[in-house]
Amino acid sequence: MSQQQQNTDQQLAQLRDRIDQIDADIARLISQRAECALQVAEVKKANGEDALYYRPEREAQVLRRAMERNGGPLTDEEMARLFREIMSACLALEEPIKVAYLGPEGTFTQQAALKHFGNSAKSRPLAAIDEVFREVEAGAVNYGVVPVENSTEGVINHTLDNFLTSNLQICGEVELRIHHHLMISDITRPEAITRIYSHAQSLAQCRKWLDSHYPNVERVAVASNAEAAKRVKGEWNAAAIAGDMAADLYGLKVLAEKIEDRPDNSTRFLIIGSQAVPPSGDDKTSLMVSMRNEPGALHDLLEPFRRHSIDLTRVETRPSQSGNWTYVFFIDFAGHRDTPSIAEALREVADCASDIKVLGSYPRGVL
Ligand SMILES: C=C(O[C@@H]1C=C(C(=O)O)C=C[C@H]1O)C(=O)O
Repeated sequence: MSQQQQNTDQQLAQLRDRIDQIDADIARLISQRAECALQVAEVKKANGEDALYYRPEREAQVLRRAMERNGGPLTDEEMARLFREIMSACLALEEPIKVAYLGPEGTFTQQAALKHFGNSAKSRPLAAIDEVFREVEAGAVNYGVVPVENSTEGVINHTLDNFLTSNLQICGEVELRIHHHLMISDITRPEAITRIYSHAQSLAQCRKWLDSHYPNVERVAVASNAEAAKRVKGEWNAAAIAGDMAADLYGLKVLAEKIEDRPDNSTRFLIIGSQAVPPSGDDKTSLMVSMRNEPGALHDLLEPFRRHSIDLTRVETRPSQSGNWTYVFFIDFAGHRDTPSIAEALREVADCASDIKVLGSYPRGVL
């Protein structure tokens, strides 16, 4: 063995020893952290707070702090993701959290649920957005995850419409970069593709790419991307557009990567539950308001926000479902409902609205 080789081996052996020591320290500290979480559970139980093991505002603060104190070389996001998993495991010791999401398995909504709650949550796919609302309302699960808007395709009306009749609260939000891939099964002949399956939203998000690469191929809208991936399993002339999770789950081969028309394509998801979330220090509030149908109504509605310098992040209009040509506004803004100036603005809006419902104040998405 050359001298140089011996030096290299020695250096590597030393570094690996050091890593082993650090791992032992990390493991010991994680166990200590888990012990603390168990004690927190005891204290909560003693106070009868047993329904509130999961604290969205506290988790957001822990993740933000992990990012703030990070000095590299890992990115802030990587550091926060690691803490996300540690917290998820600690919380599962207190009580494994049950989460329903818009399925089936392999959808972006599942990915969003895992991103928000970590891998120790028990997640369950449901077939429709309404079912997710119903399961949370019935108490069969603690939380639900549903998509609410996409940066390319706009709002998901079905989710907003559910709030018209539901009393659930928004407890959190999570944003996901959406990358679509064209995928095929092992029996698909790439040159013989005549049909491409995907969810209508995904087909729309890849429209230009499809127009230039597969102009004459039939585009078939199915219930979900995961359903599309499942279908191509047995078809030699079909491909699917879906995400990484679906490709893994159904063992498909990716033929073309990241085919979404806009590179910043992302979807925002809501966490729905029944608890009101205290302030985390960086929060958003969602509001549903219906107005009398007369001139100046929208102006009157928005005026208090301007006067109190509240930053509106979104305004959507939906038919109210309770009479023709009456509308409901969905408004998102920065800040928490417990902040005095916001509470005052909400009172002023209530004075001119025919109906107002605060859908929730919740931590701004961290990851
Ligand atoms: C430990 C707590 O309970 C849960 C676990 C957390 C954690 O592991 O850091 C944070 C918030 C809660 O979801 C707590 O309330 O502080």
